[in-house]
Amino acid sequence: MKYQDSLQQASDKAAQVKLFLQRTNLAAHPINYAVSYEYISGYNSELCHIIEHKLLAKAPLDDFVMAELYIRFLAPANPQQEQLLQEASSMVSRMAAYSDVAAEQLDNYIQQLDSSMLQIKNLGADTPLLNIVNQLQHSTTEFRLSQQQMQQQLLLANQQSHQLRHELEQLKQQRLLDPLTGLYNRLAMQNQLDIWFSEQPGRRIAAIAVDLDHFSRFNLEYGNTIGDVILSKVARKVSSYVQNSGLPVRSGGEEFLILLPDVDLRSASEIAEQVRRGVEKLRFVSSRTKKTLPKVTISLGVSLYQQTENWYQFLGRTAEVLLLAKQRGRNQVANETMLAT
Ligand SMILES: Nc1nc2c(ncn2[C@@H]2O[C@H](COP(=O)(O)OP(=O)(O)OP(=O)(O)O)[C@@H](O)[C@H]2O)c(=O)[nH]1
Repeated sequence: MKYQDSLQQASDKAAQVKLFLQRTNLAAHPINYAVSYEYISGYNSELCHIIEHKLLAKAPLDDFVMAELYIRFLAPANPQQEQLLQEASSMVSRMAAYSDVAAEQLDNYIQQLDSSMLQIKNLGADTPLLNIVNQLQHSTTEFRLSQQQMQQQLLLANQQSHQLRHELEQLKQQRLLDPLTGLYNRLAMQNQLDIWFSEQPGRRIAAIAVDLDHFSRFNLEYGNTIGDVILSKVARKVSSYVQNSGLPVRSGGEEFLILLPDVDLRSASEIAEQVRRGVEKLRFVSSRTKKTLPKVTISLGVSLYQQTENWYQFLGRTAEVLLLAKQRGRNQVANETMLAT
């Protein structure tokens, strides 16, 4: 069980959660409640850090942000789910392998039986023996029929288990993708960073943090549905620049992250500038009113991984560089060398 609070502790926290929700103007629905409870409990330092950072920066804590925090820290962080998926996947693999072997063995056995029966008949035995042989042949035919049926069932089970395995693979893949934009999610990013860092500890990795400018105004003026469309089109544009070379991630509500292995700061900054220009050129037309919507721009922060830091510190530093691009007037690229100046 995740929470082991006593009745008293839980009701104290519930009172604090209520105050927190009131202060941040959030509805007390289950998702907001769960994230707030987790925050008040202080168990998850990363979640607390994000919320406090937003509160300090007076950035809005709205349903989108809370849903994102929920998905990121509460929903997928369920090791039982992951374990179940792994177990189901390996069970299906074992079943598929077993039914392959069983089908082959059955086939061999039936062939062997057929040829032995033929040999006995060809020996030209006397009547009582022939009767026994005929009886045996009759039973063998019946047995073969039933075995053939079973073999078909095995074949079917085999096909089904292959299909199931395929679906499980898809499910595993889906868990790594953000449903709105199709980009990778933070879980995929974490997995990939772990792989990169463990395979080659000194590997050069650049990160580009991308954030839409004044997106809250856009949402306010045109509504969240159009906001969603804009978000997914910008995401597609962003990922089109790095599809083969890097990992495009939806790291937060209207924030993306591009991870580029084996790239220096200069090349990463050039890529960031290309992405910025590409997004700036996008044109959006409202399908309802046919009116052209205002230009969407992005700010970007670029940094290189330093061996002394962990990936969380690395991404934190990249976020600081992004903030600099915002402070310098938005719709531009900043890189880590500008941080000190
Ligand atoms: N439509 C839509 N909006 C989202 C989504 N995720 C986050 N947002 C919105 O993105 C906005 C981000 O607002 P802010 O963090 O204030 O940033 P901003 O308005 O873009 O301003 P700057 O980043 O400072 O340029 C909030 O209004 C969120 O509700 C989403 O999935 N869909």
